[in-house]
Amino acid sequence: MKRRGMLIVLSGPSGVGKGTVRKAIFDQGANEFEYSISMTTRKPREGEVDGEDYFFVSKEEFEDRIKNGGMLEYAQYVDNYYGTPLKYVNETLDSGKDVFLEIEVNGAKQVREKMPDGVFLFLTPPDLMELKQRIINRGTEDMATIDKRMKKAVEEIKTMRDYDYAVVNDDINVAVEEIKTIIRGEHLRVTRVYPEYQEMLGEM
Ligand SMILES: Nc1nc2c(ncn2[C@@H]2O[C@H](COP(=O)(O)OP(=O)(O)O)[C@@H](O)[C@H]2O)c(=O)[nH]1
Ligand SMILES: Nc1ncnc2c1ncn2[C@@H]1O[C@H](COP(=O)(O)OP(=O)(O)O)[C@@H](O)[C@H]1O
Repeated sequence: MKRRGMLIVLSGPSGVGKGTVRKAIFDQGANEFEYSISMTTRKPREGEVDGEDYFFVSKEEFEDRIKNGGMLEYAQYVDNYYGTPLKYVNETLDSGKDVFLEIEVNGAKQVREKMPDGVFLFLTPPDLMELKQRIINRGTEDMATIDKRMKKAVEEIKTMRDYDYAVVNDDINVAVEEIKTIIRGEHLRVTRVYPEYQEMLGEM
């Protein structure tokens, strides 16, 4: 029987660099896993594409989806809904491919209850000042929203212990390498990944 894919969940406060890290991992070795595109009621930012960054929907559409059991998880974050469509995740895992979710902590908790075999990663900033600076530099949120997100960040960081791994995103290249190593290690169930193992055990 074909091995079911592995679910990889990445959480962490807004602005820590989840999107940047995820894109770097995908750019370096696509096809290793599939990214699950979330649904949200948030308005698209400049440059964001519907069906690529998110499925952008109305509050009514989102609530219908919840009622119909179409969400693996969902949460209200600051002023909007965010959630993971269930069908895509199940079908992709069934096909043997890994699925990568980038979601906030309440959603991750729901996924952990439903799919405890997943690998749960928390990306954490070196410190809160640096986190705030990154959100400001990104230039996508006004100051009131930034303050709300910073308050959330403190609560989110407190849940770090619930994760299998916490990775510090100080140097982006180091964080990316650490996450890739964790994923490879989880596949093989070994504590260190030598190239020979990869050859002996085949596809990871
Ligand atoms: N629970 C849940 N959270 C999500 C989902 N998609 C995105 N998020 C999280 O919602 C929060 C806000 O996302 P967004 O407005 O795009 O801001 P950004 O992550 O700072 O770029 C972030 O913590 C995201 O990781 C989802 O499908 N479910
Ligand atoms: N290791 C890092 N060092 C410095 N800046 C970073 C680092 N990782 C990400 N950033 C920057 O921080 C900002 C927030 O990153 P982003 O990926 O949008 O975060 P998130 O998806 O977690 O909200 C972006 O402007 C990004 O370029």
